[in-house]
Amino acid sequence: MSGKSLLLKVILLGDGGVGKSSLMNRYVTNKFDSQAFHTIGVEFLNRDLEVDGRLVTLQIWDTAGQERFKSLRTPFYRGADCCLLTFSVDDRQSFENLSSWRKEFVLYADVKEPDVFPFVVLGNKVDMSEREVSTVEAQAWCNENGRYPYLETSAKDDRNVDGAFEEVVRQALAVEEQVEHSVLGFTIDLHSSQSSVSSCC
Ligand SMILES: Nc1nc2c(ncn2[C@@H]2O[C@H](COP(=O)(O)OP(=O)(O)OP(=O)(O)O)[C@@H](O)[C@H]2O)c(=O)[nH]1
Ligand SMILES: [Mg+2]
Repeated sequence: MSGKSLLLKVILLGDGGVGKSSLMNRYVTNKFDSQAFHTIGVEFLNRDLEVDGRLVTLQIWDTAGQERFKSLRTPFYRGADCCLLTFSVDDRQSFENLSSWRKEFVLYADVKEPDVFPFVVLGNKVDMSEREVSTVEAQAWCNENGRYPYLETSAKDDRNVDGAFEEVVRQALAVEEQVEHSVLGFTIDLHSSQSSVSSCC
């Protein structure tokens, strides 16, 4: 395992009621509340984990999905390393709204290169028997819109919740490593700059 812990900020977005708070609470505290209240504004929780030998502190920002809280959530998008676009498989409208969630994130997080930003899509509530969105359809949307990883979860049954957040870390780390490589690849020729300095005094 390599040394220092890396802080990664992840934002959970999606319609009110899709289960964002339930996913965060399941992941961090391993609890589920069947009568959860709507979130007002934002809340965040941290969890340390190790992925592929790297120590990471995942800072999960859970936002209010209801439209009336838009101005309370958008100031917190900046600086995110990954964005989780969440819908509920028993709510077709929440799936159809994924594009507008992505648009809102790109705008308020001021993402310079949306095509390479790591989004991960979650279809939550797979424990529900009445589905309105199939796995195939959700997968197709992800492929067509940026080849985003797609995971199906249940905060209620604790299905794939750890896997979803581990995927978030992998995606964010992949971008982080690309940045590290491009910084290392940018070498400065000290010798030539020194040789061009003329002695003056
Ligand atoms: N069956 C089932 N119910 C779930 C699941 N996840 C959340 N719920 C329920 O769905 C309701 C809404 O969950 P929340 O986690 O509050 O949803 P949210 O996305 O945070 O909603 P906002 O805070 O309004 O944006 C609650 O009654 C939860 O108990 C799940 O995986 N399966
Ligand atoms: Mg909530």
